[in-house]
Amino acid sequence: MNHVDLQVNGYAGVDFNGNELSTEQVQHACDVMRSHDVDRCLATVITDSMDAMCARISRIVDAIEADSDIAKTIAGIHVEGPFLSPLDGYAGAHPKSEIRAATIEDAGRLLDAGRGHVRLVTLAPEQDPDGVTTRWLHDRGIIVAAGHTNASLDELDVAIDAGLSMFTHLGNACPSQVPRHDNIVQRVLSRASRLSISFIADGFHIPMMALGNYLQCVPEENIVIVSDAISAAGLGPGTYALAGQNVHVDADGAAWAECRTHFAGCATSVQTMAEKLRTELKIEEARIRTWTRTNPARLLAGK
Ligand SMILES: CC(=O)N[C@@H]1[C@@H](O)[C@H](O)[C@@H](COP(=O)(O)O)O[C@@H]1O
Repeated sequence: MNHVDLQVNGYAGVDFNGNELSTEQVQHACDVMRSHDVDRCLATVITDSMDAMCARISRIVDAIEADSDIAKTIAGIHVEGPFLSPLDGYAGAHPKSEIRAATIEDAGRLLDAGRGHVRLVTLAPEQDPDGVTTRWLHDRGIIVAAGHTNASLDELDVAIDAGLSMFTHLGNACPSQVPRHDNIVQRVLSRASRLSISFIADGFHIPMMALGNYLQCVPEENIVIVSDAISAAGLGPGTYALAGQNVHVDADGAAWAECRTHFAGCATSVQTMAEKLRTELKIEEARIRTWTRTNPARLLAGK
């Protein structure tokens, strides 16, 4: 088995959040992804209006149901938003105007659009303070991850009790300046025995030195490497589309939002991330395999 990537917004010139997504485009993205050693992924839909998100989820499901090779590669859909923190820094690349509090009704609309293919939902626990939507999703077999959040420890614990089992790209989607001791990174690391935690290991989202520290704080079976790839993945520097936004990929490979205050996804494959972990952090191959293959595959298997 090759890599399993739980967060892919697009690949090889194809934006999974595009409004004109065709089955042929999804097929092309999957072909290139497989040539980069990614066997399975979750296609990721980010925050927009509920109508736009539902339409995008449906288009991806149309492609999955139309083509067996796509169905083998796209194991389902990761819905990242719209129940995220609207605060500066925490919202990251998600449009604040469309961010909203979690409700079972909206969660149900997203799941209905996914026709059984939604596997993972990332939300901010403070947007679901009693954990009602988290529990409702968990009871339907959906993996619920926290992300784009400044949840307090109490809010994290309520969410964990309601079924929260993951945290999405720790170290990102928080302001660059935070209180030195009580911040979301520290709070989540304090719960690392109870949450699978994903990291974007491109060296831009988190400097490799800091990533090395984080990795030492998380149990081996709870570390997951994700690409958060966008349409730029597998291509060079330039301007690329992400859900109607322009993303600028610099010569060094970093993918910036137009305002350049935050990243907007990633142009680096999991394959390259594995290589960086091996060469820059001197991590043994077997451990990298656990983080890029065994752990994400186990989560998809519902274990
Ligand atoms: C697909 C996409 O847009 N992903 C970005 C991610 O790349 C970025 O890290 C984060 C916040 O930005 P920050 O890391 O600069 O805080 O927002 C979004 O999740």
